[in-house]
Formats: sequence, C-alpha cells, structure tokens
Amino acid sequence: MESISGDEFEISDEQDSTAQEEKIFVTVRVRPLNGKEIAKGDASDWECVNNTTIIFKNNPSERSTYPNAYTFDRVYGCDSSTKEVYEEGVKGIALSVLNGINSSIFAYGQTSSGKTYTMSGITEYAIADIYDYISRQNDREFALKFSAIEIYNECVRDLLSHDGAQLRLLDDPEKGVVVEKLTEANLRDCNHLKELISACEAERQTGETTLNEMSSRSHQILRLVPILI
Ligand SMILES: Nc1ncnc2c1ncn2[C@@H]1O[C@H](COP(=O)(O)OP(=O)(O)OP(=O)(O)O)[C@@H](O)[C@H]1O
Repeated sequence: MESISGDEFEISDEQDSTAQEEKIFVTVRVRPLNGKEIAKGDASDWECVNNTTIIFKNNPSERSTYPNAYTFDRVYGCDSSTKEVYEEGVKGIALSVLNGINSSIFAYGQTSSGKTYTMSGITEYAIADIYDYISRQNDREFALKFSAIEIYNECVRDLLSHDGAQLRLLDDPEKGVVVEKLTEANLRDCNHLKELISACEAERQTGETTLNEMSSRSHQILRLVPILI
C-alpha cells in the first residue's frame, strides 16, 4: 500500500516516529493439518509454546545441537483465526497508510503453507477497516486507487487488464521501480474494490502441486493508493 499524496497532509509525532523506525513485524502462522495429512497419520512438526516462540518437535538426535526454538514478534498456532492474526499483526499497518506511511503486508512460505488462505482473509478485513476509517473522517476526504499485478515465470502481468501482455519494470529516479502501463482503477466504493479483487483472482495462474491442488503458482501484488482530495 502506498501512502497518501496531497499537499495539506500532516502526520502526528507518534506516526512520524513509527515511520522513522521503519518497523518490520514478523509473525508465523501454523496451519492445521488437512484431510490428506490426517488420513496419512501425519503429525505437526511445529508447536507454539507461547505467543512468540515456536519449536520444532522432531529434531533428530544426531543433529540435536541445532536450535529447535525460534522467536518471532508473534506466532499463531493451528487453532488461530485469521481475524486474530489480522487484529494483532496487520490492522495497524494497513490503517497507517491513511496517515501517510507506506506499508507492505506480505506472506512468505512453501507451497500449501496457507499464504493465500491467510492473505485473502486479511485483505477482506483490511478493506473493511480502511473504508470504515474513511467514512468516519469529517475533515478529510479520500480517493483510492487500486492496481494489481501477477509475477509468474519472471513475467509481470496486469491483473486488471485482459490482454495478458507482459509489462516492463522501469527504474524511476524519484519513484523507484515503476510498472510501465499498469492499469490504475479509481475506486467508487468498497464493493467496487471487492469486485476488482475477485476479477484479479480469476485472472491468476493456478495449477496443482504435490502439496496443493489449487496452488497459486505465482506472486500477486495488490496495491492501494489513498489520495487526499
Ligand atoms: N489456517 C488455516 N485453516 C484452515 N485451512 C487452511 C489454513 N491455511 C491454509 N488452509 C488450507 O490449506 C490449503 C493450502 O493453503 P493455501 O492455498 O493458502 O496455501 P499457499 O501457501 O497459498 O499455497 P501455494 O503457494 O501453493 O499457492 C488450502 O486448502 C487452504 O484452504
């Protein structure tokens, strides 16, 4: 997400210090075993022993000098809900974009680890909160722009365009990396954004992997840019 552009915009000291800290908040979420794994008698190798520590339970004895406990800003066990993950680790970051702070929220992990599942839920909650926040502003009015790309086999595609053309990445001295000719939609409202995200979902490359029948096979980047009007 990119922060607001607009002349009158000011940020508070608290927001300013958050921006200067360039904080990165890293969380881990363990997904529950799926039907296939349960049928095979698999057991989870990972256990969250408190809010910040996850342990690997099956260290072979000959490698016992390897660490088996890992600490993150927050860890979520397999009974956690996406709402919990969102509220504690993501909401503040998503809303900070409306106060002038560029922010990114991304998921990383092997196939079938639950990236799409978690990010879909998180996106839904973030959209609801962003529009709720905007509707409660009496002194500020926002316009939102939305764009979406997919990176697949080293190619960048515009998910809001049906022509399937490969887009070029350009290095702009002021803006940084820019995707040339990328469609930017001016959002009418929350439902418009949801419709566009569904359309992007339909455009994505999917395929089967040994671990995930509906693997996304690509990286998707959704970008929301609020503008003060
Ligand atoms: N926290 C969870 N609770 C219940 N089911 C989950 C959870 N996380 C993932 N799943 C299920 O596990 C399967 C794999 O998840 P998902 O497709 O999100 O993985 P992925 O990391 O995006 O995989 P890929 O990289 O292959 O696209 C899906 O069927 C999804 O519904």
